[in-house]
Amino acid sequence: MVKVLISDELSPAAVKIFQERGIDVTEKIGLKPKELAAIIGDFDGLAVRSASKVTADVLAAAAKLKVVGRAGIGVDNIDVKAATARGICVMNTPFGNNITTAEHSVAMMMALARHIPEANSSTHQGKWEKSRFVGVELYAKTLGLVGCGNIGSIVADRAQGLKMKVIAYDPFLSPERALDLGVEKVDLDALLARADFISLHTPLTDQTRNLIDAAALAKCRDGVRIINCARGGLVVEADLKAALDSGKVAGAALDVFPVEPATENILFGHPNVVCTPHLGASSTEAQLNVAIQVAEQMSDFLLHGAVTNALNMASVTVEEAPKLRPYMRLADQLGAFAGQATETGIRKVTVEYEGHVASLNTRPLTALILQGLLKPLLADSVNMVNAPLVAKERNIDLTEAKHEREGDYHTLIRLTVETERWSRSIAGTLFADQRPRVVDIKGIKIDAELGPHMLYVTNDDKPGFIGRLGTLLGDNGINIATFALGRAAQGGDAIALVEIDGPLPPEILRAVQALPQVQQAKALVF
Ligand SMILES: NC(=O)c1ccc[n+]([C@@H]2O[C@H](COP(=O)([O-])OP(=O)(O)OC[C@H]3O[C@@H](n4cnc5c(N)ncnc54)[C@H](O)[C@@H]3O)[C@@H](O)[C@H]2O)c1
Ligand SMILES: O=C(O)CC[C@@H](O)C(=O)O
Repeated sequence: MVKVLISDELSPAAVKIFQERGIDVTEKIGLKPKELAAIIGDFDGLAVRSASKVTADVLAAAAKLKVVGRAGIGVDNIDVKAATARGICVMNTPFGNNITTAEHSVAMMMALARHIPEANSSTHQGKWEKSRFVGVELYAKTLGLVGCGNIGSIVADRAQGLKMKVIAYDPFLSPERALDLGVEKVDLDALLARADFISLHTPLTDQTRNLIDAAALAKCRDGVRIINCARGGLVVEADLKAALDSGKVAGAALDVFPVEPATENILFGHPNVVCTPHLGASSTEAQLNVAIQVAEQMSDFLLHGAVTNALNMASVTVEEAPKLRPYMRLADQLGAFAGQATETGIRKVTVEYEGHVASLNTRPLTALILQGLLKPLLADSVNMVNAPLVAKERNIDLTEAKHEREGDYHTLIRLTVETERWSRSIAGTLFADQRPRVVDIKGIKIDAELGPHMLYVTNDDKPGFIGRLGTLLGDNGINIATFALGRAAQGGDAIALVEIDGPLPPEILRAVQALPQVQQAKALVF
């Protein structure tokens, strides 16, 4: 039975979805990485929010794990690189909580503008400090968005409703999209110089870490207010504190902190700082959305091979998965054939898709081909998730080509592998029964179905070879299931693909290799 562990607080809707699909669910909340590592080996899937730390050590202990699902957006609590290297798919739910987080950012901006938290606390204490809490209007003020993706663009829309002027710094925001959103695209220095309020909406990356430091704050308008509902590491807190103390920054609203849970922080207790405990995504609606999405995505992946919102793998929709399945078998076989037939370093891989298959989503097929190709070298450490990365790390140049027009076959995948010594190709098709057939090896036509154990022979096309090979196998008790032949030209190079009923003992393989006319013989396993 497929088993999933939920290690952070998730709406019960997630458990219900897993169970309805026949998946066994265990909930264990609040585990430290060591505790998670101790139990993860038993699970096929892990569902988390932001509290669980899915470290390289946790992943190293996850022998069966196929997928980590993040109910939310940021995956900085998951070592995606380590997951990719181990072939574990990492998926998130990028749209489930964006409205809620955008609304929280706007709420924080209003709280700052009108001192609401402090005024609330003072009023509860029976003070009536009207003159202490004089605020500022948002109307006609400039809001600077750093990052204008899903959340930033919703904040822009809400701020425009409040009649604010919105400017945005986002190197990946196209001028057309900026126009659509009604925001002015600016560079970072212009944003810092012009904004009355700055709201951060980027992921935490090497480029965005410490983006708001002393130098950036010095470029801001006096009395700027800063809102961070993205990630703690975007702001250098010590520099922010100094700017708050000097009055350069009039106020800061922070939902996120470099260390979470944040039980102590240099900004806690500052009169001009509003804090919430990473509540950006915490609404009933958002938590229901992300829990449902993550449970559906993980179930579809574990049960049907569908891939949605993966950060380290090509997407495959539930509709695509059944169409791709027979091609996946073919891709796997072509890659495995070429991988087992290749003995020297691979330099270049070309995959051509022709006819029907060219109209499909071929990225997963290419990943499977690479997996099959690299498996003889790397065994179980390579799979569909990490194969493209592993190939890249090994400087294997990959080219994909698609030709929707049909050639000799209704549908065809051709794989060409170039090594330091030679270039070889193998092509396969699907017949009407949807079973894969190899139809071309090294330019020689053949019609072969690959079984679990195959003998692949390259020989000179001379009389007597087939009889000798049959006799050798028969005399050694090896039953032939199918026998496919092809040749380049009469008397030229020929190939034989023989399906046998079990593994070929090494001494028999040596005897085949010693037959006259045999150029090369290999035992292949599929
Ligand atoms: N507080 C919360 O509970 C909460 C909830 C959801 C998301 N988040 C955080 O908010 C972030 C943004 O979420 P989103 O859904 O809008 O993501 P998104 O990917 O849709 O948008 C991020 C934007 O940042 C831009 N960007 C990337 N690098 C940049 C850089 N160096 N400078 C400027 N812009 C840059 C990207 O081009 C993109 O448009 C997430 O990464 C997550 O960390 C926090
Ligand atoms: O799960 C949460 O509460 C926070 C989620 C948020 O940080 C996100 O990146 O989606």
